[in-house]
Amino acid sequence: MENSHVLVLPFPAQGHVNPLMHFAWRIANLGSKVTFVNTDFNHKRVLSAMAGRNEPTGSDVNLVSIPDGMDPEDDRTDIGKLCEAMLITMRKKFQDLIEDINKNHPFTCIIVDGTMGWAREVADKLGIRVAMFWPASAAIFCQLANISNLNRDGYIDSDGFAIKKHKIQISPSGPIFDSDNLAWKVGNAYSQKAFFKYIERVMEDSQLIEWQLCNSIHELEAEVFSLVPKLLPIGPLLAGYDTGNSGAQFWPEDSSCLKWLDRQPSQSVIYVAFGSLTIFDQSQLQELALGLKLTNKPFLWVVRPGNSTQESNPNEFEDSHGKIISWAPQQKVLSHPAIACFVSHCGWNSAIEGVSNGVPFLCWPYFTDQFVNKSYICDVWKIGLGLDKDEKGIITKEEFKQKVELLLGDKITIKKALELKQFAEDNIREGGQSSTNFSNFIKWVEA
Ligand SMILES: O=c1ccn([C@@H]2O[C@H](COP(=O)(O)OP(=O)(O)O[C@H]3O[C@H](CO)[C@@H](O)[C@H](O)[C@H]3O)[C@@H](O)[C@H]2O)c(=O)[nH]1
Repeated sequence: MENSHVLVLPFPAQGHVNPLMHFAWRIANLGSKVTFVNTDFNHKRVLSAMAGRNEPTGSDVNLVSIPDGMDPEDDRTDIGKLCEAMLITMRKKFQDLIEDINKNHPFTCIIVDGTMGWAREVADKLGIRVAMFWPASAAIFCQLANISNLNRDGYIDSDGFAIKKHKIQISPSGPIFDSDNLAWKVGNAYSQKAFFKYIERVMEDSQLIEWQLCNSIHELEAEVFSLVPKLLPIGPLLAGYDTGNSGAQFWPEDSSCLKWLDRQPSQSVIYVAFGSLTIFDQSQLQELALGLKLTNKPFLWVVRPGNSTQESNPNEFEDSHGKIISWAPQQKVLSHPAIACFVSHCGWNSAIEGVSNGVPFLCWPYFTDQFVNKSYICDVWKIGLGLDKDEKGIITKEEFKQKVELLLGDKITIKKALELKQFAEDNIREGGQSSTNFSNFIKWVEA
């Protein structure tokens, strides 16, 4: 790999930058040079969160950035607007960047996030080979690859809005899609339509790419993989695997929670974290705080800056049993023996990380693919329970307490979670399916 130079382009969101960074490190550790392209906005966050972290480097991942097309003060959680801006601006900036670096260090290949499929055209134009990485489930890849069929069969209109409410199951025992909660359902109607149009556009490109890799595990989605045979799992891609490096966080990790976990009894702590984009009503956060108190168990809760519709002081939720932090070293937390369960929004990375550590889930999906991931966790893998809203749309403290007790008393679910952990370990071991797919990909990079 010494003479290779790989460029990696993630979608500008934490749940995409993290797995692509783990992928980048795995390639770099084999001796290749890697250039990792963030947006200017995220580049600054990553560098500032990295400052002060004392982690092994030793490999060559060069961090660079280009503008995303939004103004500095624009709201980047408005995914529809972000996508529109990227399509207008990023292609040209991306091409300029490649041409500039290519002069001195020619690229062997480009790995593009599947949701940045437009980059394929740039790579083709410059005569550079391209591979696609999908950071979510194979099931969601399948859903997005079938947008035209969903439209033809009358589930959605040409702007992606649901026409009829229907449960769709793409394989006999696969996860359930609700036509009213498809992966492009974000924000207001404008944003949703913009995101849908963007997804339609990038999926056309992504599907044309020959190498299609994803952060999944064959056994978790075997039926769905048979529907999209070109898509190959190389997961779980984890921080610390090979590298000991925790990736590219947007917020500084608060590692003090690891010492706190050391002081808690084995399998006693409820870990609560909702990824990088979930936003709650203040009243729902307060209800969750009451629910945690009611369980009478220790808890570690990530209340991210911007986690709530109102500015609040997370310390108001603190309780003598619990610890509140603004960003966790999540993978280290999930592998800690004190963790009993994971209250999660069911982002795909959180799902894969929970599975890889044998942790059972309480599911609280917020948007996009998270409803399908919840269906995997609860209906297909059977390693978790869903939290149900009441008639006012609230998950009450009583519901929370009851589900925690049900989950932690359910030996079958806990055993099943440990079985899936074994699949994850077997896959990344030499000779495992994910490991073999990764090695074959590396041979292609080297060819
Ligand atoms: O305190 C925290 C919370 C999260 N994380 C990490 O942040 C990532 C979060 O990713 P994910 O769980 O997938 O959630 P989102 O940030 O919400 O990810 C977006 O991207 C995912 C991949 O496409 C989708 O599945 C999600 O629905 C979408 O919201 C994971 O690697 C976590 O380990 C931390 O390190 N510390």
